Amino acid sequence: MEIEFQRVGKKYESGQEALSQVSFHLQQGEMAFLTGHSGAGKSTLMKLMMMIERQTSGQILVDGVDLRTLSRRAIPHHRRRVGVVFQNHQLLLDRSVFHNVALPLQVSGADSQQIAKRVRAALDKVGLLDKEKYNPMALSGGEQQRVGIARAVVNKPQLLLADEPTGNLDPKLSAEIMNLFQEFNRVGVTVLVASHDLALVARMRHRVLTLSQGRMVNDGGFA
Ligand SMILES: Nc1ncnc2c1ncn2[C@@H]1O[C@H](COP(=O)(O)OP(=O)(O)OP(=O)(O)O)[C@@H](O)[C@H]1O
Repeated sequence: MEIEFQRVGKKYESGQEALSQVSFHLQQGEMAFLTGHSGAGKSTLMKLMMMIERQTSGQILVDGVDLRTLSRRAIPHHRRRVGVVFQNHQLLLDRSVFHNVALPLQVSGADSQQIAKRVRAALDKVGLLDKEKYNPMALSGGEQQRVGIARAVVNKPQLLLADEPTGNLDPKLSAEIMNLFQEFNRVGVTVLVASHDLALVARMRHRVLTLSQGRMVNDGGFA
């Protein structure tokens, strides 16, 4: 998926200006990091990409299409093309690993055979095939985060967004999670990872976008 922001602004109804004049272009198949202090606008930028929030100025083009021109019916389709990973992984603790990963497929109405096949393929990619029957509470923090990643990729998204995906993990586990994102990127998925771990971001040697108080202050160089 190709993403282009053209002088995008987002002012919340509270009057808070979360993003201002943000422009950048993510090529199809590119991987980049998004850094910036707490409150700089990283989550807001990702919410605009998922159409959870709407920009108040500027244009967002996805594969050349202005998101504002999408009909209400086209929004679920757009969201299925975007996989999202959160820091607190938001797993359902009363369901097995399998069922957590299956959720996005059930929402989109796939049949159970198809679901089982896709869920196992996703769990295999994150190295958790043997844990499908476990309750997420019985897994380590790193494993829980990998379940969150499997759930994000089970729909085979063309864009993978991760908001502070390594926030609670130690450096070794963080590096493993980043390597997983890199593997998805290698097979053609566009990947954007928000992280304030500058040391980790620098080691990954990808493009770095930096937000400061809602403005894009750096684009391109390594952190
Ligand atoms: N729903 C909302 N209503 C009003 N203001 C909001 C809302 N969401 C975010 N903001 C404000 O917009 C600004 C940017 O927030 P955002 O969550 O995008 O930053 P962030 O870089 O992701 O920060 P963090 O790393 O702490 O998550 C902040 O000042 C925040 O308080």
